[in-house]
Amino acid sequence: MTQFSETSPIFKREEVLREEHYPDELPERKGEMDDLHMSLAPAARGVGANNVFLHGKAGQGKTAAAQAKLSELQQHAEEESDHLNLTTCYVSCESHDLSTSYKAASRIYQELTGETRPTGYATDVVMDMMFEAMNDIGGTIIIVLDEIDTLGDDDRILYSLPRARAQGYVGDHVFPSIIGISNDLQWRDNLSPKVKSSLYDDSVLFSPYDATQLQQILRRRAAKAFRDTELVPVDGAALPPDADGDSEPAESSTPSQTAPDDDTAEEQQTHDETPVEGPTVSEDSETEELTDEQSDSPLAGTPIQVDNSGQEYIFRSGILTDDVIPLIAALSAQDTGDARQAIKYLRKAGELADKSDEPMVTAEHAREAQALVEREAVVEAMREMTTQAHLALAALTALELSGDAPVRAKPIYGVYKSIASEVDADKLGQRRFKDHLRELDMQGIADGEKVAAGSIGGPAWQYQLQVDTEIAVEVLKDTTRVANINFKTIGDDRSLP
Ligand SMILES: Nc1ncnc2c1ncn2[C@@H]1O[C@H](COP(=O)(O)OP(=O)(O)OP(=O)(O)O)[C@@H](O)[C@H]1O
Repeated sequence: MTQFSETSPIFKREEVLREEHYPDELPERKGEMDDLHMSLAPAARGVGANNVFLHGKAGQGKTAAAQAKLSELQQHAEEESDHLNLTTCYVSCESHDLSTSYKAASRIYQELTGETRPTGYATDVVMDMMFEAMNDIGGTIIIVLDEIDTLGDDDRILYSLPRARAQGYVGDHVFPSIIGISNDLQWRDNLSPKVKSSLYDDSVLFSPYDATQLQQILRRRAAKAFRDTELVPVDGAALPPDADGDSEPAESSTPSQTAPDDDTAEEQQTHDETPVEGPTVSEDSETEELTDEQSDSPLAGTPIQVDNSGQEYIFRSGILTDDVIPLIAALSAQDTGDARQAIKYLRKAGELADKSDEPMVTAEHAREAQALVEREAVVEAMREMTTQAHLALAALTALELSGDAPVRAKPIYGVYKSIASEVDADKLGQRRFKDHLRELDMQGIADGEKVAAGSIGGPAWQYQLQVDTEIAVEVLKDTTRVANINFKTIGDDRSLP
């Protein structure tokens, strides 16, 4: 008998909390979706879509909006139009090391033809192969280039693709266009004028979600993901007096303290798959039926929307305590308003409750989840740092281990130089080294504090690690350059001024 189980008392469909789950409806992005619609609408009229640039910070639904609008256009092409011949192709410029026009063009070729990615050719040849593939396919071809800024200065593909018809790279029967997606506004501003003018017919800004929007997003997800959790149509239910748009959850919700048994679990899974008459209550157009017992349950919270139909729903859960979603939404809104991050907190909170065999997901789990996710992000950031940043981190870590932190930049620099000598790395000047310390501070790995300087005048900075020393050592031991350093000895050996 193993510890594994096919079901969880907490989750009904945890996959909807995973990053790869993209919803069909994004009511919080109605304005942006309408703008995107305007850019793609010419395709339905047979003249090709406009090129469009979607920008905004991470996790704002840019990719989700592009995917949802393109699948709507695809549906129009298949079911309603007798002339729209549509091909769409999604390429993330960040993945697969696609940081050059060459690689992006070869990936587009691969996506369009189903052949293997061409390698070993000149860039011109691969571009020609890509355009030839477009000529073979014909019709409207919309290419989504996500994380487009990772192409950096290599703007060749961005210049050629939008001008393919004008330049005769493709025939008159082909209408190629690009949806470019980026988190980096500065990159767009730095593009050469010729690329800017050819690439961006239209642009759509996705501003950060606020706490209310994040609550709505989380409730739609939670209703799919967790057991004994649902969205109940406002019209079909008796609302408590406090369900009036106030964002405070109602006290009246008395979730059941017991997790569903296996029979209930099975029943819920079957009922998930059974479409019924009535309004859609899920974000991805599946339908759910409310049992009498569920409909009688007390309801709490602000009415929310699941699509743009205007129908409102009330969230009810016997698994999440009332404060979980408002707390996660507030935490994420205070940070960057990132929906991906908020959904991740919710998933982790559920996993923590599951792991400790607790019947409810509570605010405590949510806070613990946030700490865990943040820690993972910092570890990830530490792993991806440059060698010089690793050396700066190693120096500060050694001083933490010897009990000397918080410590001024100068002694850290001294330890850095001895580590750099030991691993035979270039030694930066003090000024550039300090840039790395500031970088560690900005990434939340170190904590820099301004302190009054001695007799020489002017304020000075002192630093200490903000992450656990053991975690820093663990990450540094995994980096080839400093893997064999004995931090303890380095910290002990040097004498501080
Ligand atoms: N309005 C929304 N409703 C439901 N889910 C959303 C919404 N906005 C974003 N999400 C979800 O949040 C996650 C991140 O969204 P998405 O990838 O579209 O963001 P992005 O702006 O493209 O971010 P990045 O630039 O970092 O790729 C996805 O899982 C997506 O399904």
